Amino acid sequence: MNIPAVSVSTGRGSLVEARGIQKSFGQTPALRGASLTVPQGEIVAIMGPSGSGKSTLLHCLAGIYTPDQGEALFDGRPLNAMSEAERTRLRRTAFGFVFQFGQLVPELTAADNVALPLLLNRTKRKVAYKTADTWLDKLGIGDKGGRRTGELSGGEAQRVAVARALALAPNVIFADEPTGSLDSLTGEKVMDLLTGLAREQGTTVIVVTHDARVAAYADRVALVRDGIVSSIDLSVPDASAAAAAKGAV
Ligand SMILES: Nc1ncnc2c1ncn2[C@@H]1O[C@H](COP(=O)(O)OP(=O)(O)OP(=O)(O)O)[C@@H](O)[C@H]1O
Repeated sequence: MNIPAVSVSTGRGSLVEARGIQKSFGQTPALRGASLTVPQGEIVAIMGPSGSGKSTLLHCLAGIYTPDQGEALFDGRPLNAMSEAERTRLRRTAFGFVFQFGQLVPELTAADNVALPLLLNRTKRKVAYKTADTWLDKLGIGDKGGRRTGELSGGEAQRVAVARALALAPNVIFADEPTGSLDSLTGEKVMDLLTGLAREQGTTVIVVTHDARVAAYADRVALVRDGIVSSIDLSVPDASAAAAAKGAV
């Protein structure tokens, strides 16, 4: 069926890791030595004040940005020691992405958008579209496969984005404010589906969020302050929001 995600050497230890990452944009330091270890199958929320470096850390972990110092590792292998072709392969097969905006092609249908990464990985057309239909169904929008994503509601479009990320059966999903454009109830439903389905297939999820209700779906919260991971905790900052989010699903 799908191109298999990159085979992972072990279910233990770290799947995704930041080791002392420093990254500046011109004179602006975004990360000043950020470290984080995420085991396979874990769901981690990255929280912290605006401008603290959360998105930069996520982009470094996904191999989209190259650190100035330190390194990002996947399954124990430093991303910056890989060739560009290997990093591209990782991004296409082992990594899924769910961002706030912009990952869908609005002129294409929901089914096209979900099938596209599979087709790029040389999955046969019929199989790719069958897989797309299956995932749209799982996300509760099986009836929207033929609709252009530009014509869908924000919540429906984000479900397509989640279907697209999960359909690849990736090892890791990187999500940056995946519910940032949605009302809170719709956002919770999207997080419920994303984390529920990710747990079913053992997919690691790393999600940047400002929202304690989103973080409530995570196993741990990594707090980023001034470009470093200042703490990693089992509890979300606002326990009542966590309880509310869990009760809402
Ligand atoms: N592409 C870029 N070019 C220049 N500066 C950048 C760029 N990306 C991030 N920065 C700067 O790096 C710092 C960290 O930004 P980053 O987006 O990682 O923070 P964040 O914690 O995700 O913020 P927010 O919660 O507001 O999205 C900020 O000072 C930001 O202005």
